[in-house]
Amino acid sequence: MTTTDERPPVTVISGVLGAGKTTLLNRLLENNRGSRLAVVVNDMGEVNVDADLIERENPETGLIELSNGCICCRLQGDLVEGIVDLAENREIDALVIEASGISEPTPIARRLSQPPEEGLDPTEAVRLDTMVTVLDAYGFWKEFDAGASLPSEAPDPERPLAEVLVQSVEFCDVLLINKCDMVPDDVLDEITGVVSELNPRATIQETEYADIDPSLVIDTGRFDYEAASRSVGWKTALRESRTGKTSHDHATDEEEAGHDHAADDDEAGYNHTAHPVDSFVYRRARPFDPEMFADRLVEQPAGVVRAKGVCHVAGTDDVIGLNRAGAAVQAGPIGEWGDDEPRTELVFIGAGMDREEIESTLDDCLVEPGTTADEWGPTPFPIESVGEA
Ligand SMILES: Nc1nc2c(ncn2[C@@H]2O[C@H](COP(=O)(O)OP(=O)(O)OP(=O)(O)O)[C@@H](O)[C@H]2O)c(=O)[nH]1
Repeated sequence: MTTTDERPPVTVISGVLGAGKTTLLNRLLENNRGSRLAVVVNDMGEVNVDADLIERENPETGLIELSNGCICCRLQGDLVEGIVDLAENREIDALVIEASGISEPTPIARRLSQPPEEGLDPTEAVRLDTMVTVLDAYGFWKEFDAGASLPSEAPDPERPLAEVLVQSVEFCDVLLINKCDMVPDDVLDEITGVVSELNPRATIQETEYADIDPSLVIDTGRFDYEAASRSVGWKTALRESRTGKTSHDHATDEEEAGHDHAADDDEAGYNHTAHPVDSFVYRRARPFDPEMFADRLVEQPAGVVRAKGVCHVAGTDDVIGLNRAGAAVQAGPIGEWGDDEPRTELVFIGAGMDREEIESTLDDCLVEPGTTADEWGPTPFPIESVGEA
C-alpha cells in the first residue's frame, strides 16, 4: 500500500495461547524482503522469537521486550513509550506487536489509534495499520467449550476463553486460520464459515505454520476503527434482516471449497463433525417471562457459537442486553427503552443450529397475552454463566 503518511504502520498480532503468533512473527522477519521491521513482544523467553533473526535482519531497528504482565494492561505505560521511542529514534519501515495470548485486541487498538485525553499520544508517531488474529484450527472448537477459561495471569482470569476468542475474531482486519494441516477439510470449511459470519469484513486466509506473504498483514491500510465496530457479524446480520435480506448459508460444499490440504496423522485423529454454518435473527414484540427466560439462558443451544442482541423482559423498563460466546452467557440491563418500542432482537451465529428448536424454546418463555405486570417477582438480571464444564 502506498501512502503519503510518513508514520510507520503498526500491525498487532492477537490470538489465544499457542495459536501461532510467534510462528507468524518469525515468518514476517524471515520474509520481510529488506524492509526494516521493529518488533514488540511480551516476553522473549516465553514467546521464543528468534532474536538473532531480528538482530541479523534489522540491526538498526529494534525490539522491545515487555516482561511481567500482558500488553493490554500496560498500554498506559512502557508499551506506548517504547513504540514512540522506536518510531522517533530508529529507521523503521513498520512495527509489529505480538500481543500475549491473553491480551484483548480492542483496548490495544483504541489506545494506538485514538489520541488520549492526557499523556503520550502514539498516533503522532505511528499509524495503526492492521489488526491480525491468528486462530488455532485444531483447538478452535475446544476453546468454545464450557469451562475453558483464561490462565491465572490474565487481566480477568474469570473471563471465559470463548469471549476473548470471539472478540479477537470480531475485531480484526485479517484472520489467519492456522494449523490447517491438523484438521480435515470439511471442518476447516466450517471454521471459515463461522468466522466469516462473525466478521464479514475480515480477510480470511487458511495457513500452515503461518506461511503468508507479509504484504497480507503489513502496511495494508486496512485498519478502520469505526468500520470494524460497525461491520461486526451480528450487527451486519441484524441490518440485513431489517432490510429483508435473507441470511446466507455456508453449508459445506465440496465443489465450492476446492481445498487440498494434505492429510497427516494428527488430522486422522481429529474428532469433530462439521455442520452447516448459518445465522438468523429471532425477533418478537411480546416480552419474556423473566424467570423462565433466565433459566433457559444458562443452557447453550446446540451449535450456537455467538448470540447477541436486546431482549424485552416483562416487569422491567430496562433493555436487557444479551451476550453469548460459546457456553458463556451474560444478560443484564443496558439502558431503558424510553421512546423505543420494546422488542426482542437476537442474532444467532453457529454451525449445525436447529433454528426451529431454538425459536420454539424461546417462544415457550414468552408471557401469555393478557398477563399483568404484578405477576412477576424481582427481575433476575443481570445473570452471568460460563456453562457447565
Ligand atoms: N502442526 C502445526 N503446528 C504449528 C503450526 N503453527 C504453529 N505450530 C506450532 O504450534 C506451537 C505454538 O506456536 P507459537 O507460534 O509459539 O504460538 P503462539 O501463539 O505464539 O503461542 P503463545 O506465545 O504461547 O501464545 C509451536 O510448537 C509451533 O511450531 C501449524 O500450522 N501447524
